[in-house]
Amino acid sequence: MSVIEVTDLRKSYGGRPVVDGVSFAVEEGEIFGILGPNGAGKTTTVECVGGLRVPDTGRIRVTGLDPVADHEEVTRVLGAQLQQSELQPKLTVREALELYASFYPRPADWRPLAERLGLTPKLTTRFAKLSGGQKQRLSIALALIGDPRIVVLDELTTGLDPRARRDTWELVEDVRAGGVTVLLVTHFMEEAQRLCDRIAVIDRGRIAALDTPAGLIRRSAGATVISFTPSAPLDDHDLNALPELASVRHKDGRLTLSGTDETVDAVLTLLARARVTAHQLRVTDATLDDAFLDLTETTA
Ligand SMILES: Nc1ncnc2c1ncn2[C@@H]1O[C@H](COP(=O)(O)OP(=O)(O)OP(=O)(O)O)[C@@H](O)[C@H]1O
Repeated sequence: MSVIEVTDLRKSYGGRPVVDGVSFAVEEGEIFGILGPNGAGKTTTVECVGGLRVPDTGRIRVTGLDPVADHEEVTRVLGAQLQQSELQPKLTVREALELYASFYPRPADWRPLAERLGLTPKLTTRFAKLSGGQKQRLSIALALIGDPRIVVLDELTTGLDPRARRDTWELVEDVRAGGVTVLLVTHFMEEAQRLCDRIAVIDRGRIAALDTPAGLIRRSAGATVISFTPSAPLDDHDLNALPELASVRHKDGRLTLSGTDETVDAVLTLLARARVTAHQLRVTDATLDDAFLDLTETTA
């Protein structure tokens, strides 16, 4: 069953479309990722889902409800941990939890929630004194305090150290194991690959691909990536004519091509024929990073 349905969502600022015909559906119980470069329109999309922004056109349903017309009901089923959610610096963790619980007619008991999020020892600590990881955990607790069916987490591990990031990932998996559907906005590939059942890759306001992490890797490019620094420039026409080629990238004199083993063989032949030496030649399997770059570069 779909708990979120977005159909042909569009939103412009000053005549510039930032969300340009986005459609997707999120199934109950899944962790659904929205992945994309800075400014791609991710936050605008999820804020429209949460009813915090009003779409220009398009249809959104959250458990069958319209986030704008039925805003109050939507806030009861959808909890949001949004970007840059700063609290009053002097508020203690306990006060923040009690305050947010008071916004809901049937809030979750904040004590077990604080316990599950490792916040019990911090209940009397003021917000300003919390570490980045503790602030993130508190913001997740506040998103869950209304006992929602769906939670929106936007860039939740930005600014965290690797350990805090891993702890937060486990927490998100726990939240899902508790039956909550998760809509996760991120630009971290590793995070998306580790957590998400499915990912919508958004680029310049459009969905460039929507699939499982493994599916994105399989379908975006070939499974093989070859990179090297050529001793002399290679002809673009020759490069683009390579068999099974999925993408070509030039950066700081280095060439990165994705394709299949056949592409790699053809690159080696091309180098020999052009009498060009390949410095620091590397052949690797594609990752979600490569898939992401391919997908976000080829969208018009
Ligand atoms: N209220 C607004 N007024 C004008 N432009 C806006 C407004 N909100 C967002 N934008 C612009 O819309 C574009 C998309 O922004 P959005 O925050 O949705 O992107 P994002 O994919 O979440 O990016 P990031 O990863 O940087 O947070 C950006 O270019 C941004 O500057």
